Amino acid sequence: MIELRDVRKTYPGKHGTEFAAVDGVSLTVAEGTVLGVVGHSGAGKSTLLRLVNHLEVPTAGRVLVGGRDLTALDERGRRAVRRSIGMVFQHVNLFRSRTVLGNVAYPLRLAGTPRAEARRRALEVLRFVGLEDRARHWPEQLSGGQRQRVGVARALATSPKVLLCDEATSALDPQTTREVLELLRRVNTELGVTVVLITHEMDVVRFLCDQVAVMSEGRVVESGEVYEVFARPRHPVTKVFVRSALGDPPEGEALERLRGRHTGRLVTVPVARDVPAAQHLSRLLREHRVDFTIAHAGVGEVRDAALGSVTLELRGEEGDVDAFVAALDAVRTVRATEKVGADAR
Ligand SMILES: Nc1ncnc2c1ncn2[C@@H]1O[C@H](COP(=O)(O)OP(=O)(O)OP(=O)(O)O)[C@@H](O)[C@H]1O
Repeated sequence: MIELRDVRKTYPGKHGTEFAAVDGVSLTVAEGTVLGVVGHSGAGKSTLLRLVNHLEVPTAGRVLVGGRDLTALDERGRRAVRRSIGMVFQHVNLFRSRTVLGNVAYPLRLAGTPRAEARRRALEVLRFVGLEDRARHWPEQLSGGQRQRVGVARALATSPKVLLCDEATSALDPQTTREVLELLRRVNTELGVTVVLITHEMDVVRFLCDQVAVMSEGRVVESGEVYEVFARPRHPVTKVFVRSALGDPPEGEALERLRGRHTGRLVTVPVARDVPAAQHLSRLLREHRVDFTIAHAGVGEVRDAALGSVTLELRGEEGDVDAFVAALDAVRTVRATEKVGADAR
């Protein structure tokens, strides 16, 4: 649905130099998927998003949406492609002088849709976002979350195939964020719209996205399926973001603190969909007559599977505990084995 080929966007920098806000990005977003773009402030995320609908003209490279090359089209052709792309912003900017219905119908009127048809469609999308009963209200009568949902309705009015979201939930409280994320999920699953969203919250990515691309200094430094990237982050920037969502298994000082509180042997067991240790845990504990208390747990849901680790304090006869640890070790992957070596004593 979206393809960026070696896209670059430069701005004039200091002393006649050029500054690349987006520096050679190639990216493919398959139809019907949700891509999250994460990165620190200034990494180039917004510029990248604006390149997709040609609000920014690339300095070099190609941008294709639905197979059509925006960089090669004339203005008329580009307008047609842009109509298939909706956009949602952090701050919704509704017209204060128009009702909710008028705001949602506006892009349709702009595209030449007759008034009655525009109204009908506007009501339809308002129903989809759960705000049909607010059609006659003024924007200032709405809560922040409702305004954002009107923003989504407005973006959907022209039946886009792609929805671009620039920090759509950053200004919202956790409960409202959740509602908007659930709405975006429905936009994707029920309407089949391809979604690209920018965020610096990994919680948004793990809830909503299929794919994630991590940006740093204008480049995509890591990308892939969300669970994979969370389970095995490679780039330092990715590691920082993943840690912010799932926390770290206790190491260093944190592990020492745990050891101060727990006199028994500690093992950290990874919990991941492709690591069998957690599934074997209860059987091995039973078989080796080892008991435990949970010393620490950092497990979260990524997409539909659990990911993280639990640290157990083991209790039992020393020989039994040794045999249990050896057996646990044997059912682990390489990654997990490292963890046992590092944390057990
Ligand atoms: N129109 C412009 N002219 C000059 N520099 C720009 C322009 N737009 C963006 N930049 C610069 O390009 C870099 C990337 O900006 P961009 O807004 O894409 O980053 P971002 O990752 O979205 O950051 P944030 O999370 O803070 O929004 C920044 O250093 C920014 O100052």
